[in-house]
Amino acid sequence: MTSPEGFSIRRTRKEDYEGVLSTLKSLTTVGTISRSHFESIVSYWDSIRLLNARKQEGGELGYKYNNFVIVDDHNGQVAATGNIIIEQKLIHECGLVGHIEDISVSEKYQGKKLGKFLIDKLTSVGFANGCYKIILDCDRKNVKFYEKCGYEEAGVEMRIRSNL
Ligand SMILES: CC(=O)SCCNC(=O)CCNC(=O)[C@H](O)C(C)(C)COP(=O)(O)OP(=O)(O)OC[C@H]1O[C@@H](n2cnc3c(N)ncnc32)[C@H](O)[C@@H]1OP(=O)(O)O
Repeated sequence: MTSPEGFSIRRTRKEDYEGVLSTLKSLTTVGTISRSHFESIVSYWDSIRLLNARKQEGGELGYKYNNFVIVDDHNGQVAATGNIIIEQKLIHECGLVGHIEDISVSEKYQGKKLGKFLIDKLTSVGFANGCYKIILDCDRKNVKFYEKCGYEEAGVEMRIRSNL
């Protein structure tokens, strides 16, 4: 998979603190997160390996948390970010399911095919790690976007929110 001209994609690093937090503002309220808290979460994401991760799976494979950034090579800015979390199940012969979460393209970079590139990348990471399916929740307004990324509507989202 080749990156769009002038952009690169990689796992999120501690140095992406400002870029990731400002990019996520296109998605929702982020709140106040200190640099050290962000860095400890990145370390946590990097520390949790899949149960059956093989030693030879270096690089991008073998992680439960797969938060990626797309970076603008011209100025080093984070243009997009998103995660695929890989769940170890018992059903389907101890299968793996990928959950795509927190997809966000910075406003100034929207409409340049970066969102699709990010979803294609996260999807390929999920399948390369052995997921038998990949799922996500989204607003109705984003259904067409995900259909263009090869996803189809399935099931109904239910939720309950904490009162705290
Ligand atoms: C699981 C989750 O996290 S859901 C949350 C998704 N995130 C958000 O809603 C945050 C705010 N929005 C964004 O970050 C972005 O606009 C995204 C992620 C929805 C789309 O990313 P972009 O980079 O702008 O889209 P991209 O340029 O890759 O579009 C790919 C195709 O989808 C289409 N598309 C993109 N968004 C939409 C939309 N909302 N409705 C219909 N079509 C769309 C584009 O027109 C393009 O079509 P084409 O290939 O025929 O030209």
